[in-house]
Amino acid sequence: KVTHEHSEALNQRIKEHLALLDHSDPDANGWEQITEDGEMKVYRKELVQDGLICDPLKAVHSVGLVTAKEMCHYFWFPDVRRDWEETVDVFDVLETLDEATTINYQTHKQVWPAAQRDCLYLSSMVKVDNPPSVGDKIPHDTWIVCNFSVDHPEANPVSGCVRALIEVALICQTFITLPKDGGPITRDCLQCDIIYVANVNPGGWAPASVLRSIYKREYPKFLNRFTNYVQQKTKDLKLLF
Ligand SMILES: Cc1cccc(-c2n[nH]cc2-c2ccc(F)c(-c3ccc(S(=O)(=O)CCO)cc3)c2)n1
Repeated sequence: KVTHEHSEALNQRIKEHLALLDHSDPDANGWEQITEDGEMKVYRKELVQDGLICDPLKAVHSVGLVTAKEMCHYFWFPDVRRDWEETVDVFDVLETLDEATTINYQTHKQVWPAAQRDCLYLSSMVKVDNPPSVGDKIPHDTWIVCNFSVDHPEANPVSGCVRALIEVALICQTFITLPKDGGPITRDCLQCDIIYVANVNPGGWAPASVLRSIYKREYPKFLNRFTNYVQQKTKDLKLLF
């Protein structure tokens, strides 16, 4: 398998993120639940680094009708980013490192009174071969998308933007309930469990109250919008494992 200059960093981050799969009680180790919407629960930790609000965010969700590979594909696939991302203005793929790894540059809509933010990050979709199995549920497959900040010589930053630093992971697992009548597996047999984590360092001053209210409002909205998007996009397609 051809590696690239960020392969080591990527594998290290995947290992760290997979530790989340131990389904340790999210209410434990300092996570505070900030919202709940049906199956979706959103948690945060209060973390200030160098005077900046860097609250880690974790969301757990479970959606029907889609597989883990479909969920991760539409989260990673650059061509459909604008279909579901509503806080992104400029979005460019600077480099394609392999068939599932790109380096992207994007700017986010400004949120007054903070300066506009941009991100320069590696985005990679990886199948997890031997995930830590938890409890009695055996996943059919496990996929992860990792987005983390990197440098790139060709980034042509939009002037006035403050560079945000991100460490994001979307981990998805497909659970299949075989049909009673021994028939083929259809979308009704699928349940996709999702863990989404986002560590966003805003990179510069932003009022704590504004940031915390954005996170509380924007993450649940984004996760609902994104999961609905994937269910709609795949409903008439063959199941992708
Ligand atoms: C969906 C959402 C949640 C929380 C904040 C906002 C937001 N509103 N206005 C500016 C931002 C903003 C600022 C900096 C960022 F790094 C990201 C950011 C958020 C998510 C991701 S991702 O990797 O999950 C999805 C790829 O865009 C990357 C960057 C978003 N949008």
